[in-house]
Amino acid sequence: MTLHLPTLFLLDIYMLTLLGGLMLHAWRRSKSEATLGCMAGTLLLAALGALVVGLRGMGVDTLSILLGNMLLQLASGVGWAAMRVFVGRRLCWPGVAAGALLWGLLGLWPYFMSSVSLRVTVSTLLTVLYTTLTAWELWRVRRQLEVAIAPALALLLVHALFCAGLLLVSRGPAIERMWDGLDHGFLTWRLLETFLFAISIAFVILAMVRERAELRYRAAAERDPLTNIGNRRAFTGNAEARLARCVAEGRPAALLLCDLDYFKQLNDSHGHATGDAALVAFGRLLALGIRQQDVCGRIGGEEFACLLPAADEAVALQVAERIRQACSELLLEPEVRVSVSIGVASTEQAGYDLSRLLALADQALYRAKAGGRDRVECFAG
Ligand SMILES: Nc1nc2c(ncn2[C@@H]2O[C@H](COP(=O)(O)OP(=O)(O)OP(=O)(O)O)[C@@H](O)[C@H]2O)c(=O)[nH]1
Repeated sequence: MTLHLPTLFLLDIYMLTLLGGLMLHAWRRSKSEATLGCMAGTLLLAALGALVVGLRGMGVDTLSILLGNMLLQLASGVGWAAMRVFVGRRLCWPGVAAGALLWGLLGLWPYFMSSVSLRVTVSTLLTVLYTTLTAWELWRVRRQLEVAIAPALALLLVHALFCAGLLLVSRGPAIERMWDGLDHGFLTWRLLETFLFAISIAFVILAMVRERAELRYRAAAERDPLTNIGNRRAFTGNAEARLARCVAEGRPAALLLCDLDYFKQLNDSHGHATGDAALVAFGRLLALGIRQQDVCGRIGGEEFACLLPAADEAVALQVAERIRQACSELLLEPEVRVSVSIGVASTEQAGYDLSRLLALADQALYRAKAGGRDRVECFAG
């Protein structure tokens, strides 16, 4: 295939600059995402490198070969850095600059500067190395990452394989002749592939960063920042889903409504910090004391709820009593303790409607408070 090389260079430079600008803009809007900043750096460096390499034949050949390729290698290094930042690893500046520095050193060797095929081989091998390293960064944390990484991995691997394969099939005289206008095959394919790869990887990385940010915002919106357990919204959503499953499986469920006793008094006499410590300690106690399929959350100031799927009233009373006992053993400060009253309701009386379960558990809680607090009561219909 023969395409007009200057046009391809222009297309690549235009696309890399445009994508780099878009990344820069995205990074400015969400400064916490350093991956976007690195990606902007990669794309803009690659655009500049392509521009300088494209100046070849305009009387600045040595500068074009040396500086252009150093910029392209630096772009690959920064691309690797972008992925390290994404997966939470520290930047490795010597590694980022190694390709560019190697190229600068080789440029001092006259034979290297006079051999097109040697230069193309070194440049391609460095590109393959950086691309493989970038893919490896993703692969090694594939189980920890919560976003889809398959598209990025596939793109990186195809890019590495394509560059290596192209080098293998166009070795020797074909490469030596490519700048003389006799054989453009290698360069044409490289520029075309760079064009497609740059567009694809930029969008895939942008999508990964966005997906992860969205997941984090969603998780934060459903978490109580003080106790780090689910808030009312999360509790309601998860509890309704669990109740629906209990209906489908024909199993009962029970709800515990827990309210710390004399909490206003605790705040007033020991300060809000102690009150907060009591909430944190009780939240942890609850989260550690329930089974994996149970759902708990802080649904109000000092009010917590816990849905126990597949538990009848008798089991729920046992769990509630265990929680009450553990709470009474919490020592917030020397001599400062807190107790909890718990109301229990089960689907046997309330059916599978969450708001009805909460209402009946609230009545039971009222009885526990009225009965002297630090006790468990179940709804007595
Ligand atoms: N420290 C702290 N206090 C809170 C928080 N949220 C709510 N509170 C306080 O919790 C207290 C709840 O007081 P009440 O509803 O009167 O209940 P109580 O004092 O526990 O009385 P009983 O429930 O009847 O035993 C209020 O003083 C709220 O200001 C919080 O996040 N941190």
